Amino acid sequence: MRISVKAPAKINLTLDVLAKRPDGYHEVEMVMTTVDLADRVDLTLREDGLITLDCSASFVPDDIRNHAYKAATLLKERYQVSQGVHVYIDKQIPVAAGLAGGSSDAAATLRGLNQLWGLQLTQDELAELGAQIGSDVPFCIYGGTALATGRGEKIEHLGAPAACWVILAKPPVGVSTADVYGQLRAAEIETHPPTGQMLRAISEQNFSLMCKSLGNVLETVTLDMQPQVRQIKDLMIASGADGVLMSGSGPTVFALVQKEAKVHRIYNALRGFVKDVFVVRMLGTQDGEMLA
Ligand SMILES: C[C@@](CO)(OP(=O)(O)O)[C@H](O)COP(=O)(O)OP(=O)(O)OC[C@H]1O[C@@H](n2ccc(N)nc2=O)[C@H](O)[C@@H]1O
Ligand SMILES: Nc1ncnc2c1ncn2[C@@H]1O[C@H](COP(=O)(O)OP(=O)(O)O)[C@@H](O)[C@H]1O
Repeated sequence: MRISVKAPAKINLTLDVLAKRPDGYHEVEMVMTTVDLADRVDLTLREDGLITLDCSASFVPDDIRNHAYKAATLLKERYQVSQGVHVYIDKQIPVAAGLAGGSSDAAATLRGLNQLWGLQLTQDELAELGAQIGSDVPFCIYGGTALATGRGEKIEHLGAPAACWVILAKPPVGVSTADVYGQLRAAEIETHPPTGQMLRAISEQNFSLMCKSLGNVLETVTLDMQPQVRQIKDLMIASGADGVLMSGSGPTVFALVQKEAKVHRIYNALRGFVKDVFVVRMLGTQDGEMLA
């Protein structure tokens, strides 16, 4: 038996860091939303009890370092499942990009194996398990739009933001999330994003207020490491984007655009500069059916 599960990327509409915690993580407040750029995770039942993994991108680890492999192992051990699985990841989301590709693969594996192994766990139970793999995995279990707090694992669901186009551009460099958080001086952050205003923009489906409320405190850290991020931002703004921000720890930058005519102009300007450019839509509200 084989099932295919979609693993969509996320973007951070806001990302605020409130404090550094004694456990080494940072206390965050982030508004996140899924977009329709997705990996495909195929899960094939193995009766011999083994867990194996293959990925279309050869540089992604295919062992326990892979978040999807970790997810399968965790679920199998916790619920003493005798069956195994072969995981195949068709990679479409750029890696180490601030788009949570690995976390989404882990979440898709948890959702898919819940079906394939007949475990009947709730989404909340899957999210709790997911938090053991990474801070972004619980959000990826639900998808849609949410306010994430704690180290990112506490999820409060939000309605769909105003419909718009999202143009993603990733410079040809990877960024380590741990390095970016490591270089942030949380106590010295001067400008915090207006999270409350972003929540209002989403509940009112107010596109221009959403664009005005974008903010990410990790941006300055990554900008220092990767000057291309600034160049991409400047190019998007000069080409007429309504709102521009780096996603997560970067280096992917996204532009929000309401009018389709502008999308082509921005896409063409970016394609002359970087190879990885994607035009996508926000997926909006939480939709277990769509993700399962
Ligand atoms: C920055 C964000 C924003 O959505 O995403 P990405 O840029 O990775 O996509 C997340 O906070 C990333 O979440 P995730 O990638 O799951 O991080 P984890 O595996 O849990 O942690 C990786 C490392 O990042 C640091 N970390 C992560 C989360 C957090 N709240 N505080 C931290 O300091 C820690 O050093 C940790 O060891
Ligand atoms: N399924 C996976 N897909 C991508 N990267 C993975 C996966 N599992 C583990 N990794 C490792 O996790 C690191 C971060 O990858 P990724 O999740 O794409 O980053 P980000 O959260 O910044 O978008 C990569 O360097 C990669 O080696």
